[in-house]
Amino acid sequence: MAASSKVASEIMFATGNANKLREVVAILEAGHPLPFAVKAANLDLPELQGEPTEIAKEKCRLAAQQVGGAVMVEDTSLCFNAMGGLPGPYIKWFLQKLGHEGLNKMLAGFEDKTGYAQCIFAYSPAGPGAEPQVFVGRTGGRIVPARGPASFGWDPIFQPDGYEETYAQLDKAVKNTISHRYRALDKLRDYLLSSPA
Ligand SMILES: O=P(O)(O)OP(=O)(O)OP(=O)(O)OC[C@H]1O[C@@H](n2cnc3c(O)ncnc32)[C@H](O)[C@@H]1O
Ligand SMILES: [Mg+2]
Repeated sequence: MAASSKVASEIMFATGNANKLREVVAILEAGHPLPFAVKAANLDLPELQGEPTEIAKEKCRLAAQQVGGAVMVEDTSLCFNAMGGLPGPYIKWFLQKLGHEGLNKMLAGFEDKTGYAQCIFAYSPAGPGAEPQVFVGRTGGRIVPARGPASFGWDPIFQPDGYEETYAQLDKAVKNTISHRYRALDKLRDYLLSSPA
């Protein structure tokens, strides 16, 4: 069957984060071949406030205005269960101001160190007025004192359920098969491959 009309031949992935881009490319390359090419647009998108799905949608609308054509963005949260899901979408600022140690200290007064990493992709097809579609991926785990290389955000303090290593200590190929990003991207891929015209 021919590719559906919702599937663009080229999708711009708008992000200012080179690590995200690297993982997205690796995840897509490890999966089935896709009928479209993902190209990077290095944009400095605003850090919005609100519910994570609304943030992703609005981020996508803003990116679409700048890029034109089919566009996807993602917004990542790190959520502490003891704190009702905070810092959530505000993790970027918390990480920047407090560092790994400070994030651990935030949970010092709580027994519960569990949390989850959440990635929300938003995709907007080419053409005016299209409502962005969102795809949520979550990986549960716990917040731990930093272990492993500090090369990507909060990876050293997030230990996914079922593993003794933090995201930072895990082989990249392993992270990319269990991560919040992998799970969200998998849903977006299914949508792009299967949605009717
Ligand atoms: O341009 P965008 O795509 O928004 O890139 P960003 O770096 O601003 O990213 P977010 O707004 O989604 O903020 C998420 C924060 O979490 C970090 N982060 C995102 N994904 C991560 C991952 O898989 N592991 C560790 N840290 C991650 C990222 O570096 C930010 O500090
Ligand atoms: Mg951002």
